[in-house]
Amino acid sequence: MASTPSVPLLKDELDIVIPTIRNLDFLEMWRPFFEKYHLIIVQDGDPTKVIKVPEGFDYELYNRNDINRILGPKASCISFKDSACRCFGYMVSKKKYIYTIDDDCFVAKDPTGRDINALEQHIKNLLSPSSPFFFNTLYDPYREGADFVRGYPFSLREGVPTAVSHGLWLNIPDYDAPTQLVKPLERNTRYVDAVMTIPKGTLFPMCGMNLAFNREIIGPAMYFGLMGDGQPIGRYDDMWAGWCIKVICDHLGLGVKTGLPYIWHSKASNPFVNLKKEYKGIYWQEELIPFFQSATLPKDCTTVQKCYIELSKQVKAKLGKVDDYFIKLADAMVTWIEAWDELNPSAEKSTELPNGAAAAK
Ligand SMILES: O=c1ccn([C@@H]2O[C@H](COP(=O)(O)OP(=O)(O)O[C@H]3O[C@@H](CO)[C@H](O)[C@H]3O)[C@@H](O)[C@H]2O)c(=O)[nH]1
Ligand SMILES: [Mn+2]
Repeated sequence: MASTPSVPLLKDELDIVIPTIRNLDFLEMWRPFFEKYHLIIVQDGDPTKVIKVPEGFDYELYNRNDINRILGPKASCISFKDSACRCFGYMVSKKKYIYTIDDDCFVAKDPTGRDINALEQHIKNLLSPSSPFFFNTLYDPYREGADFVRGYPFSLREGVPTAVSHGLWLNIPDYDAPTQLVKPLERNTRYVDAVMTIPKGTLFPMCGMNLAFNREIIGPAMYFGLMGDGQPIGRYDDMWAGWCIKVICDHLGLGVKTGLPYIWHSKASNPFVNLKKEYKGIYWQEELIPFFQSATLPKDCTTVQKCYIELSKQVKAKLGKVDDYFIKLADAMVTWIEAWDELNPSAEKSTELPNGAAAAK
């Protein structure tokens, strides 16, 4: 059994956000690690369905009726019938940190057979600096038993604040539909004991299944886009958010880490359903990636909100010709920020970050 700290780390500063269309029995397995934290459950699909939450958990639950009531017309920016709806939980939270996990992700075991307290590892990742400006070949230098290696500039060893901690998955890996179809039996059995900072200027495919972030310094950019019902695309919610946050983190001098912790992803979603959701994204992304790779933000974008609004303008100007969907998405990005600022009025003030950048309070 993994050690569970007597007073859980960041107990009153972190919310756990779970998007769901099913009962939350999976929480029984996470009870030792999650029970002391507040949960924000975003119920997708039919709002009349009753979602059962195991006894003893402190939670708030929002269904589509709640989202419409709280946001009014701005609810149009929150996806329906897609796990992208989870970002509503980020918006209504009042905490400094968020951990989001899918309801088919269970506690994994490390090579010694101990249960992995994924939340504890994400918190460690978020509370220690990142090193995006120079790659450390011994991976995360701030971990127990590691350090900066010879030749690593001392001027860079203080690192920068970590905005995102991206965890991985044993058993069912987060494959796209074509890969799922050609490798239906493939399981991820490889436990890699590493956490690393994704270098500045490098994008990555962010998966929302096992993800934590500092809501105060990057939350407003964690919009999971327009997916699901009525939209031409799905399963690119977390990817879109990951590309936006990485461009903004690079601009503001913030870090993104990937690697530990692992969760056990218990089931594969239907590859044929996934292919229908993904297929446009598979060819669109050949234009989206060059857009994000070349995206630059002006110096006066010193808060996440300013960066995000500027990015939405560039999306509209440069991706509108790929498909009208991106014009709609650019508008939804603005609506998201308006809704965020409405629900988080103090968010418009900002505190200075290193390099003159600023983060939302
Ligand atoms: O319409 C829906 C479908 C599902 N959910 C909830 O979202 C998560 C993920 O659902 P599921 O595990 O069935 O799907 P995966 O393909 O494994 O999800 C991964 O692909 C990404 C697609 O966006 C996603 O970020 C990954 O997690 C569960 O909690 C479902 O209950 C939903 O809310 N609405
Ligand atoms: Mn899943």
